[in-house]
Amino acid sequence: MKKTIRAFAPATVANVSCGFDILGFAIDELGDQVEVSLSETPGLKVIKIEGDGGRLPYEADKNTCTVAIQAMLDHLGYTKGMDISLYKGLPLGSGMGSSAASAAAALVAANALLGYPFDKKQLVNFAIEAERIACGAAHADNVAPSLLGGFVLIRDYEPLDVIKLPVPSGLYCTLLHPHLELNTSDSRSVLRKQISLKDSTIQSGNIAGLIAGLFQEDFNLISRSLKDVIAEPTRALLIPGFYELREAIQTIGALGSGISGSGPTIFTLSPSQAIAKKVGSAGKEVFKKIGLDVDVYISEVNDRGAYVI
Ligand SMILES: Nc1ncnc2c1ncn2[C@@H]1O[C@H](COP(=O)(O)OP(=O)(O)OP(=O)(O)O)[C@@H](O)[C@H]1O
Ligand SMILES: N[C@@H](CCO)C(=O)O
Repeated sequence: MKKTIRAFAPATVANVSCGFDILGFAIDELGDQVEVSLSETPGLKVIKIEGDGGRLPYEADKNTCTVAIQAMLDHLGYTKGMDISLYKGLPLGSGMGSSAASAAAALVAANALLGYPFDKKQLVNFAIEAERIACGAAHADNVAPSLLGGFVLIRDYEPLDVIKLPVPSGLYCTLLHPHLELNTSDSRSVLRKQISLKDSTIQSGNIAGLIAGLFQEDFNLISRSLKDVIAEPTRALLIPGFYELREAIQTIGALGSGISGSGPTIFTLSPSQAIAKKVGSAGKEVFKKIGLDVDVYISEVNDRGAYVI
């Protein structure tokens, strides 16, 4: 019988406000599944895609599943073939790391099929090649947390230096996904190419504060640090309801909110599940007023990452 391995990889929140391209965390339950089996025919072949409304490419050099696996096989010098089936659980262009979850699940399944030549941290090197074809930039702040789980810092890209951070207990995330699509490549194109020394100082202080807050389980420090002066000022203009939501949740007790990845999903961190739920209800009202449907997800930070099912 043909050996088949299926893996799951979770949705992720990239940037986490002050960590543009260098910080992300994983979400529970929501994600993509990928099944990989060895084939007699050489080359990688996407044989099935479900849950994408017929929108994703079957070409091996365009689908993030196959691009990621190919990067791994090239590294190994492996020339045999594999068949890949993708079961999409994540909406495209959502800001929840859809292209990344496919790549991470594909890599975890293929790596298991080959007898685990790599650990999950090493797989990040291959997964970023998939992000390069999905949005034109080999950013790792979705693929690294999707693979490893928890909060993950990308200290450097050349070479990749990926560091797993602690997850404070009791921390909850609310994701509000308004029914809009934003391609990461488009939301990267609106970014300023240069930032001032002042903004660089503010952003560095906040990312350092956020990381210290995670280590110290200091919710107040996390809250003070959830600020983004680099991407948010231009990207928020692409997301109706962004500032209205922030205002609506001001007195609820949440730690802070920001754009999840490149949007349009908005994430909020809260110090309890009860507050995270209140944020969800307030968010529904905000989007109802502006006439947009919204999906609400409430989750702890997923510390496990991608796994074989
Ligand atoms: N397996 C895949 N899953 C999702 N998108 C894919 C996949 N393979 C290729 N793509 C392409 O990647 C693009 C979607 O990537 P994009 O980065 O815009 O969305 P996203 O991953 O949901 O965004 P974000 O990273 O902000 O969460 C689409 O053009 C899509 O065709
Ligand atoms: N760091 C990336 C994440 C995309 O999800 C960006 O902000 O463009």
